[in-house]
Amino acid sequence: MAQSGLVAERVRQVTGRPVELVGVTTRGDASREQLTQIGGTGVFVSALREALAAGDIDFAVHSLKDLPTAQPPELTLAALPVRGDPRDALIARDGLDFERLVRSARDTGARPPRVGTGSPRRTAQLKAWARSLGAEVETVPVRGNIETRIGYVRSGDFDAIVLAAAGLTRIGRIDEATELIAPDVMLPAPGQGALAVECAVTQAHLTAQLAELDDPFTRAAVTAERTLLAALEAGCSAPVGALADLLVDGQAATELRLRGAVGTTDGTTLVQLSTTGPVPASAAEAVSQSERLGRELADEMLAKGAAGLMGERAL
Ligand SMILES: NCc1[nH]cc(CCC(=O)O)c1CC(=O)O
Repeated sequence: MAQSGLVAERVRQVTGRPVELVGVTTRGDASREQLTQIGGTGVFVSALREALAAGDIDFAVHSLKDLPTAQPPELTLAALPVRGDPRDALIARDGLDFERLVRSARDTGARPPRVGTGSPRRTAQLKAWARSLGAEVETVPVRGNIETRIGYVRSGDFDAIVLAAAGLTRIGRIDEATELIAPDVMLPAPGQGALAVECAVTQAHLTAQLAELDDPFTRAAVTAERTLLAALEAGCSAPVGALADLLVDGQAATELRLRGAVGTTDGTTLVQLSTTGPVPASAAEAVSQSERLGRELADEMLAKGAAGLMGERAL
């Protein structure tokens, strides 16, 4: 509702049209089961698409990272607005960052810290990170909205939780993050921090109006990330991280970089690779260039054994 409200405000500004928020509860919201258990993709998406198909709503606002990579032909992502912070955030007890959290447990001989996350991607990278520090971490599945999750740290049930920084920012609680995790140690989910505004392809006028909210660079970056995900044939709950960004020399962008990671959820193996391509010269070129970059990196990752690592995901 918070992120839809932000998009609604922008649509009002751009179109001058009034926008009414319609709440839709998805299976991902209603179920307390682990997302890896519910299975399939689109648990936060299907109910919204059904509301579009039924004509109950004119457009839908999704978190892009929840959208399956295959796009239904009757719907279009009319706008991908300027992306928020793509990083993951740690909220740990006593204001600690991850390094202090795992090292202090190790040095005092205490049990490894308990970190709440049900995401295979976060689990794989957190465990690999702890190992690289010569320490250990225990991950514990967690569900519930952001307030519920933060509550588990306040109550002492968990030593920390990991959440998307963008989600915390949208509900005004980013100040509670004790560390914004560097993508070098944890690549976000493909598309993390970006929103997608979706409507029916038949609504040409609305599509054109919503397109005013589109940010071409965001579209280029998330296209590279989602092409990588699709080419690895991984689902939204796979242990795959990806982030596209611009490499900058002084003021000028020199290259578009795409990083990808896939690992095992025990943290013993992590393949992180990176590739670069030219900075897209135009919005028209950007999407096909990004698709090429995503496929290229997927081929390199598969050559390094990525498929075998994802096969481990018998969750
Ligand atoms: N999996 C649920 C989900 N989908 C999008 C976000 C965060 C907001 C975003 O990435 O835009 C979250 C929660 C989280 O990962 O902390």
